[in-house]
Amino acid sequence: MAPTLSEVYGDHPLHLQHIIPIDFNSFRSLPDSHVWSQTSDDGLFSSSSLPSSSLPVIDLMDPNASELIGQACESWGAFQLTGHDIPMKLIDEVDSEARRLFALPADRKMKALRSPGGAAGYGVARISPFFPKNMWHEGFTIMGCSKDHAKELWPHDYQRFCETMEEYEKQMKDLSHHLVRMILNYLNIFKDEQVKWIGSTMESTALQLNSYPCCPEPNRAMGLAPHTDTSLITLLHQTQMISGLQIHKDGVGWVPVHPVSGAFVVNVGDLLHILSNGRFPSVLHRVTVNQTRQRFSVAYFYSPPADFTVSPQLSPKPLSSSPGGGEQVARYRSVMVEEYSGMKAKYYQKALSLIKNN
Ligand SMILES: C=C1C[C@]23C[C@H]1CC[C@H]2[C@@]12CCC[C@@](C)(C(=O)O1)[C@H]2[C@@H]3C(=O)O
Ligand SMILES: O=C(O)CCC(=O)C(=O)O
Ligand SMILES: [Fe+2]
Repeated sequence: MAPTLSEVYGDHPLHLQHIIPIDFNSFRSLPDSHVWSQTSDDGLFSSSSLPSSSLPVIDLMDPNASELIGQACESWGAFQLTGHDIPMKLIDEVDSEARRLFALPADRKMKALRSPGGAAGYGVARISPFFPKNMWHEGFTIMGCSKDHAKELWPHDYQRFCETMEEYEKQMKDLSHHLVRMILNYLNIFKDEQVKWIGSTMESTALQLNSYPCCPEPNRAMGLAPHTDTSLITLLHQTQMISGLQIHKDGVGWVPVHPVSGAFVVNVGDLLHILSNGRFPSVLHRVTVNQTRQRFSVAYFYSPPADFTVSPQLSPKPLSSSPGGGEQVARYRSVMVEEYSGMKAKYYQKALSLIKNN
């Protein structure tokens, strides 16, 4: 049986200092461990103000949706998706369960702490060991069933949480299938053996609840440090219309992604970047925090099964009309999902360069 992704993370155990968040409520000023810049006005978070630079919003019902999605993946590595049929009621329930979780006292949340070799549970972001400073962020990762952790949080009332998250993951999976089919079609990948994993039930998925508490000095703190997702695609919901997410666009800089009601931010992850032979950028993104409003987000990571080998898709003939496309030489070697995830856990942003062909 193929290993699951959570087992992959077990090969890279972390120290507790890289798992346990601080008790954010107990700080009136920013502790030095969380200071990312020395002055409050040096533009740590300055973002592009060009009016033309905003992430495309695409309606899934648009007859041209496939083409628009492919183009957005190519030029931005991301887009906002509306017109999907995920019920708003379900999204609101997930949001309120996430709030219920993060509102628990710090000692209660600690009962669901991620184990050093585990991937699921409460803790700081997995990427924390790769940065010299800590992030103003706490997360709860769900891989498979969340029952054991939820029972620790709410011994007599965990079912509501588990059922809501399960239903949401089911719906996210269906939507991911739909999007991935459109995207692979755009890349001319439709040979049976290349797409047989879609809907195979062995896909690697994870749900990440993010909380960014109110921060005493938001200009000197970092919500989530710049990173790319390991996934094929990520479907992110920013709840309560609070901004914070920024994505990096070459030649433009950091672009804020203001929440659109009911929309998902869909972004290309490393695995799709590799599969597209670099044609789709794996978009670098980060999160800022604010002083008065705690922000929450919910990210669903979708990847092929752990034992699936991702091979860069070469174009059959040069496409002179598309600048990023048409490459006939593989920029990366083929890599198994499991192997790449392990490399990312160990080497973080260097992982991509390690599989680059010269
Ligand atoms: C399935 C995944 C994807 C993970 C690791 C594992 C569980 C949690 C995910 C995140 C969520 C927060 C950003 C990130 C960068 C992190 O630190 O943890 C993500 C990471 C990745 O995309 O690599
Ligand atoms: O909170 C956000 O807007 C982004 C979260 C994110 O990038 C992640 O969970 O990978
Ligand atoms: Fe992310």
